[in-house]
Amino acid sequence: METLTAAILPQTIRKRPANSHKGTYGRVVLIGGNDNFGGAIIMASAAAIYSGAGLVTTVTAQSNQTSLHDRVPEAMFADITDTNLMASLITAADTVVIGPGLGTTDHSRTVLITAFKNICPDQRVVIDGSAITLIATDQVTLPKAHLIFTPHQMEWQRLSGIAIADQTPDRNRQIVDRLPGIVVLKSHHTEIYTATGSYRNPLGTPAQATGGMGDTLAGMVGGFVAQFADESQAVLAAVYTHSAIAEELATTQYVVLPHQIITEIPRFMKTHSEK
Ligand SMILES: NC(=O)C1=CN([C@@H]2O[C@H](COP(=O)(O)OP(=O)(O)OC[C@H]3O[C@@H](n4cnc5c(N)ncnc54)[C@H](OP(=O)(O)O)[C@@H]3O)[C@@H](O)[C@H]2O)[C@@H](O)CC1
Ligand SMILES: Nc1ncnc2c1ncn2[C@@H]1O[C@H](COP(=O)(O)OP(=O)(O)O)[C@@H](O)[C@H]1O
Ligand SMILES: [Mg+2]
Repeated sequence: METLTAAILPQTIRKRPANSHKGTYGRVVLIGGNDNFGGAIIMASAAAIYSGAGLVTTVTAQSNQTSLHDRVPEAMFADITDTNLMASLITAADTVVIGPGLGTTDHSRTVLITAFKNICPDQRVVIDGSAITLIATDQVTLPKAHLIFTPHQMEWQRLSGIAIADQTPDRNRQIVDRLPGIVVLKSHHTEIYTATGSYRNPLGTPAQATGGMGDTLAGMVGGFVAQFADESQAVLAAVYTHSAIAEELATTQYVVLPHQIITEIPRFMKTHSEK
């Protein structure tokens, strides 16, 4: 297993060409956030926007619209019960992030199945939180696309069948090789399994152990893969950036909140981008 270093950042975070516009930096659609878990999809959406995604639309419960726009007016809103609108937004997207705060009700499952039916093979799809749990428990058919799964250890146990205590790199790799996508296995030492390599994130701090931290990472991964050509590198750089910012903040803070990481992303990316 290879240990990630800061070298991944300038290799991935490219200089923005002068002759570019918002469309150059990706259309991201984020789907999730029921009446109880609105914060999850709001944090994911903010993370995608602050990571530099060009155009972001959030498909969530109507009850979250005002809070979403209060936190991130840059995001467009679509009502998660309007399945025709969701389908057309997915068709127009480059990248889809699905699962933060989606929940596991019958309606959540219907949204997931409808979303997957509208995914195209060239799209990048980040699958997080409730979406992973639904796939594991309800045998949902995965779309043919560039898939990136971001489970925590319990979600990985549900998806892979490997008990948390038995989640060794060799056993994880056996299951990843049967899954059609990259796996970001989150823990206090997050591991990333791509088609060709296995990587360990050396960064991270217990100051990060707070609700919404993974939702924020899912949005960052969405923002990075929407902009940067090499998908595996983009995932690695997003994971590294998330923890590196947290470590910086944790030098003076007992706990690091997801929204504080989000606020720091543009400055961190500027500091560590291609020179
Ligand atoms: N503000 C919001 O809107 C928020 C909304 N959220 C949304 O809620 C939805 C459900 O997601 P979820 O992660 O909260 O619940 P679930 O999938 O049942 O996992 C928890 C179980 O797994 C266990 N566990 C073991 N190892 C673990 C590990 N390394 N990391 C984490 N857990 C670990 C853990 O063990 P325990 O804590 O009991 O020791 C517990 O038994 C999802 O859509 C998410 O996006 C949240 O993001 C919060 C903020
Ligand atoms: N002790 C820790 N050390 C380092 N990173 C941690 C620690 N605890 C949690 N994290 C990070 O926080 C995030 C938690 O993700 P997740 O459990 O999905 O959160 P949520 O669903 O509440 O947003 C992951 O990126 C994980 O690596
Ligand atoms: Mg999570």
